[in-house]
Parts: sequence; structure tokens; C-alpha cells
Amino acid sequence: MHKSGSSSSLGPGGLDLTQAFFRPILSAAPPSPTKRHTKISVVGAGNVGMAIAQTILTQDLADELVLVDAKADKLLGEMLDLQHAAAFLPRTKIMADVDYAVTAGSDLCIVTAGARQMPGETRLNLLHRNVALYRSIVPPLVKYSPETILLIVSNPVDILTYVAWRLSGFPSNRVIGSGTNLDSSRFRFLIADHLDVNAQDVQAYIVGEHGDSSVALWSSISVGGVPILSFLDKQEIAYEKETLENIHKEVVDGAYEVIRLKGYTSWAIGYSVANLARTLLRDQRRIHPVSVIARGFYGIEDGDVFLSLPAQLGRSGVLGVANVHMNDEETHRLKKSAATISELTSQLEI
Ligand SMILES: NC(=O)C1=CN([C@@H]2O[C@H](COP(=O)(O)OP(=O)(O)OC[C@H]3O[C@@H](n4cnc5c(N)ncnc54)[C@H](O)[C@@H]3O)[C@@H](O)[C@H]2O)C=CC1
Ligand SMILES: CC(=O)C(=O)O
Repeated sequence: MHKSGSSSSLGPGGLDLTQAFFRPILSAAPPSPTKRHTKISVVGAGNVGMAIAQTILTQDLADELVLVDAKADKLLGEMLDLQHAAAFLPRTKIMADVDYAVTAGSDLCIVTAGARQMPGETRLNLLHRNVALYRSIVPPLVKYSPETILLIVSNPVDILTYVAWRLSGFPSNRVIGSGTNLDSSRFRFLIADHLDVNAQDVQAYIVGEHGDSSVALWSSISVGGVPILSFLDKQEIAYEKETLENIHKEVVDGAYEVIRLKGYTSWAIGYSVANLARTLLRDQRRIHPVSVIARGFYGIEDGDVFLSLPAQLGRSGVLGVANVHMNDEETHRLKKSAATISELTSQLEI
């Protein structure tokens, strides 16, 4: 099966309909493309893959969007359903196939395939099932797109980013996990809700594991450029540490709650990953908390552990890690989070 979204320009009897509708303008030079052609592949056409695909389409981030999944009928159905929205969307060629050849020449490959959590189950529980899948997913992506950036989403995302890095043989700047970009959005939403401000004016990071051992960086939070905790201290406005802990707990519990209620999470991760795709492919050089190789940063000395740090991203992938202020407690928690991931990573044979 190799299905494509392009319609043929040949009418009945081989008539070229393009020529019939449009007469070419007389021009000495052939028209030159105005922007670089961008191809994004999404592996896994489940809840998460499709939320990402639809956000990429509505935000006009790709010229070609490819879907790959193991289930041929589901894949074809999803492709047709998106193609049928063509009249309402920016022009994008949508293709789908179970064969990875369709992904050839991708600028960005986003991997969402894999088992997901059942209500109450942790992300780390999915590890062995999803490592097995990655052995059949990463090598063909690399074969067909040796220059691509791999953006890993399946859980446990930090360890699978390490697995993808090892299986791909890519330099570490081209293998990124969506990490706590999503947790940080949940965090910003909750802070904004408490203060009744716009979440886009809240600068706040969650770092470490995308999961239970994540770390909230309270000491560097600012709203509209005002550093919140030092402002409260200076104004002698009392706040309870417990209130802060509860907000972080709400972030950690957020995914469990959505999974309990609707069975899976999808919309927020769709926006989170589209946001990363924009920064990477449009070379925006923005800083995102995403899963990167962490050794050497913030006192982390554990092996080849991947976890989220505030990283600057651009067209070549990870450009660097920002030196955000952390107090001693935050640094300690980050190192503990690294140890949790490192222990599991070191048990894998890749
Ligand atoms: N990093 C993050 O922030 C988030 C990660 N996730 C993770 O994303 C993953 C996907 O979640 P959902 O889309 O809800 O699950 P889903 O069950 O709806 O979709 C998974 C898809 O993977 C496909 N698949 C399975 N094996 C495959 C293979 N070998 N090759 C190609 N496709 C294959 C399945 O056919 C299915 O369509 C899970 O691991 C979940 O935990 C979910 C939300 C947020
Ligand atoms: C499922 C998951 O990892 C999330 O929504 O955060």
C-alpha cells in the first residue's frame, strides 16, 4: 500500500488538465521555489500521532506529511479523513503507508508508536514493550532519512529517546524527546490560573523525567518578567511551600487524571509537539524543556542519561542547554530524577 494525497493532473485519454485550466505565463526563467520544502513523518497513527498530525496541518508546518502505522486499514482511514479536509487547510501533501519507504527524505520524524498507559499505570511500566517496538521502527527511519531529526514521544519518553539515539547512531543533537515541554505547559496553565494571567506570560520550567520524578523550577519562575518568589519575599507576602508542592503534584497527576477520565491524553501533546516542530524546522532558536543527553549539565554525571533540560533548539536540532538558575533543593531533585532514569537505562541491552 502506498497511498498519496496528490491528485493526477491527467484527465481521460491522457489530457493534461493542468494545461487545460492554466496557461503557463511566458517567462525566461523557470519559477523558483520561494521556501524550502519540508517533510514531516509521524510514526504511530493513534490518539497522539493523529493529534500531532492535525496540529501540524492546521499550523501549516509541512509541505508533506507522512503517516506510518502497523495497522493498514486504520492508517488509510486516518489519511483519507485528513485529506478530505483539504478545502479548509493550508496545502499539504498527505501520504500514508505501512512501508517506511514513504518516509524517505523526511526533515523530522516524530515517533508516537507504542503501548500507552492504562488508568493508574506509570509511564515506566511501558518500557520493555516499547523498546521492542523501537527496534523495528528506528532503523528503517534512519535508512530512509539519514539526515533527519528524530523527535521521540512514546513513553517512557526519556528512556526511549536514549534507545532511539543508540539504535540510530545519530549525533545526540539530532535525537530529542518531547520530555517536559508538555509538563511545563501544564505548570504554566496552573500558575496562570492561580494568578489570573495569560499562560504565555508565565515563564516556568518543569525539568527532569517526564513522569513522577519531574522537578518544578520554582526559583526561576517569572510572570511578565517579574521573578515571582523573590517579588513575594521582597513585598513580605507570605506563601505556603505546600501550595507550591500542590501545584507541582497537580502537574504530575495531570496525565493520570486525563487518562482516568478519557482513556488517553492527546490534544496537549499534539500542540506541544507541533510547537517543537515549528522551533526546529523554522530555526526559531527558542528554549524548550526537552529530553536531551544530560551528562555534564547541572552536576549530572550519570552515564548516557536523557532527561529534560531547558534546551535551545534550531534547524540542526539541539543547539545548547541554557544555564537556568536552580537552588540547591532543585539541583538535588534533578540529580535524583537522573538517577531514577539512569538505573533503568543501564539495565537495557541496546
Ligand atoms: N511524551 C508525552 O508527553 C506523551 C506520550 N504519550 C505516549 O505516546 C504513545 C502513543 O499513545 P496513543 O497514541 O494514545 O496510543 P494508541 O494506542 O492510540 O496509538 C499507538 C499506535 O501505535 C501503533 N503501533 C504499534 N506498534 C507499531 C509499530 N511497530 N509500528 C508502527 N505503529 C505501531 C498502533 O497501531 C497505534 O495506532 C504511548 O506510549 C503514550 O504513553 C502519550 C501522551 C503524551
Ligand atoms: C501520557 C503522558 O505522558 C502525558 O500526557 O503526559
